[in-house]
Amino acid sequence: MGQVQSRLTISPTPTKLAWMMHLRMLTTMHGLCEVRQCSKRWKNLCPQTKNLQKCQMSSAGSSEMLQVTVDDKSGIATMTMCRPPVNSLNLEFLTQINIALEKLENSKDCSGLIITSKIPKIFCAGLDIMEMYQPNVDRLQEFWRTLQEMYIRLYGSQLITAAAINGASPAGGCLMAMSCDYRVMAPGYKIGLNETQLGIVAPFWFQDLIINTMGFRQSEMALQLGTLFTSEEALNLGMVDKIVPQEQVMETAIQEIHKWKKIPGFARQITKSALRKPSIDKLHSKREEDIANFRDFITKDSIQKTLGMYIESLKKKAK
Ligand SMILES: CC/C=C\CC/C=C/CC(=O)SCCNC(=O)CCNC(=O)[C@H](O)C(C)(C)COP(=O)(O)OP(=O)(O)OC[C@H]1O[C@@H](n2cnc3c(N)ncnc32)[C@H](O)[C@@H]1OP(=O)(O)O
Repeated sequence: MGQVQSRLTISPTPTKLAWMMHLRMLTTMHGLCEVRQCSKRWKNLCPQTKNLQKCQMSSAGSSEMLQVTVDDKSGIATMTMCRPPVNSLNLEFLTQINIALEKLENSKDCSGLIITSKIPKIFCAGLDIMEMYQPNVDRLQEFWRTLQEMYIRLYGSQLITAAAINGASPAGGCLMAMSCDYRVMAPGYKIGLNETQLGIVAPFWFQDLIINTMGFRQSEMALQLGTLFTSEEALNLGMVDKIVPQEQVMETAIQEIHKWKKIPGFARQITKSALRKPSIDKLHSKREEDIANFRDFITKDSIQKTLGMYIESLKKKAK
C-alpha cells in the first residue's frame, strides 16, 4: 500500500458489561457530528473520541486486536483483525470494530475500506463461541446487539468495502465478508454459514444476506446443510468474487476499490443504499425481537449441551 497517512490502534477493553454499555452510549452520543468535525488525521480526533481511545488503551495491555490505517493518497482504509488465536468475535472485539467503522464512515478523507486479517490462515472464525456458552444473559444480549450493529454499519456503509479473505471464514466471518461490496479470497480455505452444523440457526438477517449475495436456491441448500465451501466453490456460487494467490489478496482488493472509485460516488451510494436498505430496515424493525429470540434460543439447555460438545470437539482437534 502507498503512503500511510495515519494509524489508529484500538486495543482490548475491559470485560465489564457496564463499561461496554457506557462505551456504546458514548459512541452513540458522540457519533456522527463530532467525528465529522475531526480533522484529517486520526491523531487529531475530537476530544470526546480521543478520551474514549485513551480509556481503551490505558485499560488495555499490550496486544492489538484491531489495526486501522488510512492511505493518504487513495483514501483507502485497511482494518486488520488480530485477535489470536482465530479472530473470533467477542463483545469487546465487535465493539472496537464498530467504533472504527463509525470513525471511517464519518471521515471525509476515507472513501474505501478493506477488511483483512493478520492471523495466518484465518480471516475470522465467526462469533466467539465462549460468548454463547454458559452466558451471562445481559452480556449475551449486548453481544448480539453489537453484532447486529456491525452488520448494519458494514452492509449499510457508504464506503466502497472489500473483504480481503486471507484465511478461513466460517459463520460470522462469512457474514462480515458478505457485508462488504466485494470479496477477494486466497485459495485453499473454507467459507460459509455453517451454523446448522453446530446445532444453531442463522437468523433471518444472515439468511437475507446470503440470499442477496448468491440467490435463493443455493442459499437454501447452503443454510440447511451448513456448508463450508472451498474458495473455488464459493467463487462458482458468487459468494466470493475473485480468487488470487495469498500474496496478491490485498493488492487485488486495493485495485478493485480503485475501479469502483471511478464511478460517481453519489450515484453508486444511492444505488447501494436502495439495494441494501430493505434488508437493513427489516433488521431495524425487528431488532429487539431478534435479540430476545437469540437469548431464548441460546439459553435453552439442549443448545447449551450442543455448544458444550462443539467446544470440546474444537479443543480435541486443536490438541
Ligand atoms: C436464533 C439465532 C441463534 C443462533 C445464531 C448464532 C450465530 C452464530 C454464528 C457464528 O459465528 S458461530 C461460530 C462458528 N464458528 C465456527 O464454527 C468456527 C470453529 N472453528 C474452526 O472451524 C477452526 O478453529 C478454524 C477453521 C477457524 C481454525 O482452525 P485451526 O487453525 O486448525 O485452529 P483450531 O481449530 O485449532 O482452533 C484454535 C483455537 O481457537 C479456538 N476457536 C476456534 N474457533 C473458535 C470460535 N469461533 N470461538 C472461540 N474459540 C474458537 C479453538 O477452540 C482453539 O482453542 P484452544 O484453546 O483449544 O487452542
